[in-house]
This record gives sequence, structure tokens and C-alpha cells, in this order.
Amino acid sequence: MGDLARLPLLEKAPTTHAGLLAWVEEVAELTQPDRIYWVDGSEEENTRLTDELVAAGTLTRLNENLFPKSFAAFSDPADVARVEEQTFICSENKRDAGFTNNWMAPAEMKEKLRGLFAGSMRGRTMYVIPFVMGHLDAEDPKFGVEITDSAYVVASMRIMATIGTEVLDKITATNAFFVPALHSLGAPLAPGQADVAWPCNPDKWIVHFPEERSIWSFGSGYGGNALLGKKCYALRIASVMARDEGWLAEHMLILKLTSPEKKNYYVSAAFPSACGKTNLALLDPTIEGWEVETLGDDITWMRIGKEGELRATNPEAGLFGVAPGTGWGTNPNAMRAIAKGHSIFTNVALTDDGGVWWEGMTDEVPAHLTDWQGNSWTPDSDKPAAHPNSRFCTPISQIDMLAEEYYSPDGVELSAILFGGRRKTTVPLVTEARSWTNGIFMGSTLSSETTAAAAGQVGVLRRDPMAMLPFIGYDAGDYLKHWISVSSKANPARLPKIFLVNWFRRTADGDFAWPGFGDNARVLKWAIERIEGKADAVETPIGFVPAGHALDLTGLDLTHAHVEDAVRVDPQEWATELASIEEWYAKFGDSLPEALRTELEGLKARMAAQQ
Ligand SMILES: Nc1nc2c(ncn2[C@@H]2O[C@H](COP(=O)(O)OP(=O)(O)OP(=O)(O)O)[C@@H](O)[C@H]2O)c(=O)[nH]1
Ligand SMILES: O=C([O-])CC(=O)C(=O)O
Ligand SMILES: [Mn+2]
Repeated sequence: MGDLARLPLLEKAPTTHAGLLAWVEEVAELTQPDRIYWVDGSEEENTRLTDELVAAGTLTRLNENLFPKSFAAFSDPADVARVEEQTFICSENKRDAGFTNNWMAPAEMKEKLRGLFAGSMRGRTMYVIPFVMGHLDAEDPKFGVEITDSAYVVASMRIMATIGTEVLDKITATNAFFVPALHSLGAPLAPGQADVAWPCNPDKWIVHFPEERSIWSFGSGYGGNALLGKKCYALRIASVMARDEGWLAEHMLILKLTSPEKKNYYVSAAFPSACGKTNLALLDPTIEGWEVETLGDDITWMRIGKEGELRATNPEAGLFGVAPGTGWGTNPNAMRAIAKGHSIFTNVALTDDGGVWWEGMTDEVPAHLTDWQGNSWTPDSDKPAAHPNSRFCTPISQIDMLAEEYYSPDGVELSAILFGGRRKTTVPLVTEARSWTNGIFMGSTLSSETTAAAAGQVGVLRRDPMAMLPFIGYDAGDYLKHWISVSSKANPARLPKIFLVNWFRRTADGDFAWPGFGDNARVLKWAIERIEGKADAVETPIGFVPAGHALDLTGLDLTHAHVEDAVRVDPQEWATELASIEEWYAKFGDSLPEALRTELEGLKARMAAQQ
């Protein structure tokens, strides 16, 4: 302890992990906080921190009878979503970041960041949050330590991950490697300077050093920019770890489906941000006899099991879900979980009785609200009451339908993988891939119209491979090769079937071609029946789509012709699509796996044969 005595800020450090102590000291020297606080993760600590956040005006305490132990936060209007333009993968070589990422040389970026972080925590507390993504008792637990000057981040990380003393003790006892994840709001306080409710900096930098496995995030307090265990670690850094260690880190939900015959199936699904993962994960089936339970709603780690099966786990402990559109009608399971409290809402509207509201929560629109920017709001207002990317942050354990397998470090064997996006046209409701590699092709060419989950224009069509475009921590072509190489180690008979889905196709009248939400269980049923060799399909050049009569429409006001329309493969639309896919693949240059180019050639040939 002799060394520690020279570090007054670290005197009471609850660890002897030399690497961790050295890093905490280095960061404290750089950022100059008023004090250092080691987060223990306890209930008592959470009460204290949230009390302080209420006093500071960052959190608004909600009506205890409506949402127990819950709070609302309202961000700076310029800090409402992930900032992809300011997100960087700083690998040693530019080539290793690939064409899908922003890149800067690590030394240059470090110099820039050191300048930004210098003194950035003045007047604030520096919180040290030990955390683990996935199970603490996993064979190879994935540890991280987030240093942040935001107590809102501490309270949110407590919901989203396992944090605190039990994690730190294991890091110390096993002298474990941890991902150093440094976060600052970039809003130091001069002596006597009053704070604002949502401190942040107009200059935002979300930076990853993949070889070092470290994260530096500056200037934002929001979601995926600031809760560094989530997108930054569990996807971007983890995808690099996964490449090196032979597994996959994916932007996927996991659900468990039980058939009327009581057989269990596990399904994962990759959809881009705000394209329906949380809703599908918490699905309330509208067909008799089929049951859904949840394992995860946003991130899935997959590896090949001992028998060559593909196994999946969810490394997160909470939901950070899109609020608008989440309602008693569309997603009652999410609403029940939220209603249990212990939640933090960001950028939703407040009701006059101290509850929260957002567009789509209830059919009836309240007569008066306070909108997310603090303005008085009535149904006549021309702006939405809640920000389109407003979020609820809720412990996953509050989901009544949480599958017990969520708690198993071994995870579950997948039977099906869905890839999906938000496409008004072209992409059928559901298409079964012709083969595993054809399914990887579908994933690699996945496309979607952009949403409010990231800063920038909404509704622009872009390719989003495996829904990982903003999250692949290395070269995108290498990432696709890795998918092929990992799965080549599986038992081919045990590999899941792959399906492409699109809940967002429109009819000629502009309506959704498919009711979606709970009715998506009908699509899952067809997928499972295909796995069991029981359901009819029609072969198209892009894959197999349900025959009109093959989708269970019991209780729906839809006809077989309606289904045929929803799964139509339109030659004209696909001619345009093929040109767009060619353009997309050209961007990969040499790094595109040959097997996928062959898939594209096959699709072109099948299309041409149809003309
Ligand atoms: N029409 C239609 N809309 C849907 C469906 N599923 C989800 N949505 C809407 O899509 C939006 C986003 O849904 P989420 O389930 O929160 O999306 P997500 O993929 O979990 O989003 P992230 O948390 O950003 O990754 C919400 O407004 C939903 O109401 C569906 O089946 N049909
Ligand atoms: O990361 C966030 O801020 C929210 C999220 O889940 C996503 O955008 O996919
Ligand atoms: Mn997400």
C-alpha cells in the first residue's frame, strides 16, 4: 500500500488491481475531478445518487403510485441520439476500420482526446463503475470499468448491466482484464458556477481503440453514446474480441417460442435501431397455443457449442427501449415491466399527475401534458409530446415473460435467425433463405430506412449489414468473412434457418401491408413450420415466401390474396434492388468474401431467368 499513499485521491480505493488503480489515477490527473467515487451498486447508493440528481434538476421524480422509484430526465435538445458521424474506430491501420467506420490514427486521436479531457471533470465527481457484460460466473467474464462524471450514467448503467462491488471483487481476485471505458460530459464547472440540468458539450466524440480494447466518449450524456457497456463495448469492442476469439457479437434480440405441442424454439433477430427488436422480443402472440418468452431485446453474443450448435446469450441486464409506439395495445408486456417502476425515462412527456406519456402509449391522448422540452402541450400542439427517440430504461428482470434461460451463462441453441429492416417497398413480409450462406448474403445486404435512433436525416434508405452498420468494430468485409468462418465450425445440421422479414412494407394505399406486433407471431409460426417441414412455400428468385394459405390468418380480417401481396417479389423493384446491392458490394473491394459474390451472381441469374 506504500505506493497508494502517494495517491491521495485513491487512498480508499476498494481494489488492489494495479492496472485499474494506475488507470484511475491517470484519468483523475488528466480530468481533474473534485473527488473520486467508487460505485458499489447498492440500493442505498442508488437512492442517494438519484436524490442528488433530483436536487440538481437532472431527474424528475415520478408519482410513486404510478411509477414507483422512477424518474424522468430531459436532455439537451442537441443530445438526443447516437452520433454516428462522430463515432470512430481508431485501429492502428486504416484498412482495419473498413469503409463503414470513421477512422483517425490512434496517436493523433489520443492527442486530440487528451486535449478535450484535460480538466473536463473539474467541479464534478468522477464515478468509477466496475461492470460485467454477460454473466459474472461465465467461463470468461467480460469485464469493463466505466469512468464517468455523470451520475445519470451511473444510475442508468445500474439498470443496464451488473455493476459494483461483486464485480470489482472478482476483477481484483482474478486480476482480470477489463475494458477501460472513459466517459466525460465535457462540461467542467468553474468554482461557484451553477450547473445545468443536462450538462454536455456541443463537440461530441465516441472513440474506440480496438487493439487496446478501450473506449473514450466525450461530450454526450445520451444512451448509446454514454452507457458504454452497451453499443461501445458489447457491440463495437466485443465484435473485435469475437473476431479474435471465434464468436459473434450481434445487434439482435433473442426470444423463446413454445408451440402448441410444447416444443421450444429459440429465435434471434437482427433489425436496425428503432426497427422492432424490443417489440418482437416482448411479443404477445395473437394466435392460440403459441407462447413467447424473452431472453434479450438488443444485443446477442453467439458462439458454437460443444455439439456444433449455435448458442446465444444476452449480455445486458436492462432494456433501453424506444418509448413512442410502445403501448398497452402494441406491447403490453413492455408496459407491464415499465409499470413496476425502477425505471429512468428520457425525453418522454409528463402527465399532470406525475406520470409519463408518449405517442402510442394509450389510445386516448391526455388533454394536457408537459412535453419533453418542458412546454405546456395539448392535443392541438403541432409537435410530438415525446421526442421520437425518447426511451425507457427498465431492468429486464421486471419482464413477466422473461425466460428462465436468460440466467444461464450457457445460453440457448438457436433454431432460426431473422434479419429485418424498415422497407416501404420491395422486401417481402418474410423470405426463407435458400441456404445458410444465402442467409448470410441476405444479412450482408440488409437495408432499412433511417430512424430517429441516430442523429441525421430520417427515412433515408441505407444498407445495414446484419443491422450492425454503426456497430462493426473492424473491417466490414472481414466481419462477413468471420460470419462464414465461425459458422463453418458448426455442425451444418444444427445451424439455424435464416429468414428475411419486413414488418414495414406498405400497400399501394400507403397502409402497412401487415398488421405487425402481436400478429408477427403468425410469421414466426410459419418459420417454425418451415423448420419442421410442415408449411407450404413458393420459390422466388430471392428465396421461399409463404404460399397465400400458409400463413395462419385466424381471427384477422385478411385474405390469402392480401398475404400474396405482402410477400410479392416485384421484378421491377428487384431490378432496382439488384443495382443497389451491386453498388453496395462494390464498396467492399477485395475484402468481400467470394462466397457472397457467388450468392449475388446466383440471385442475378435467377432474376434474369424469370424475365
Ligand atoms: N408497423 C409496425 N411497427 C412496429 C412493429 N414493431 C415495432 N414497430 C415500431 O417500431 C419502432 C421501434 O420499435 P422497437 O421495438 O423499439 O425497435 P428496436 O429495434 O428495439 O430499437 P432500438 O432500441 O433502437 O435498437 C416503435 O415505434 C414501434 O412501435 C411492427 O411489427 N409493425
Ligand atoms: O444505443 C442507443 O442509444 C439506443 C439503441 O439501442 C440503438 O440505437 O440501437
Ligand atoms: Mn438497439
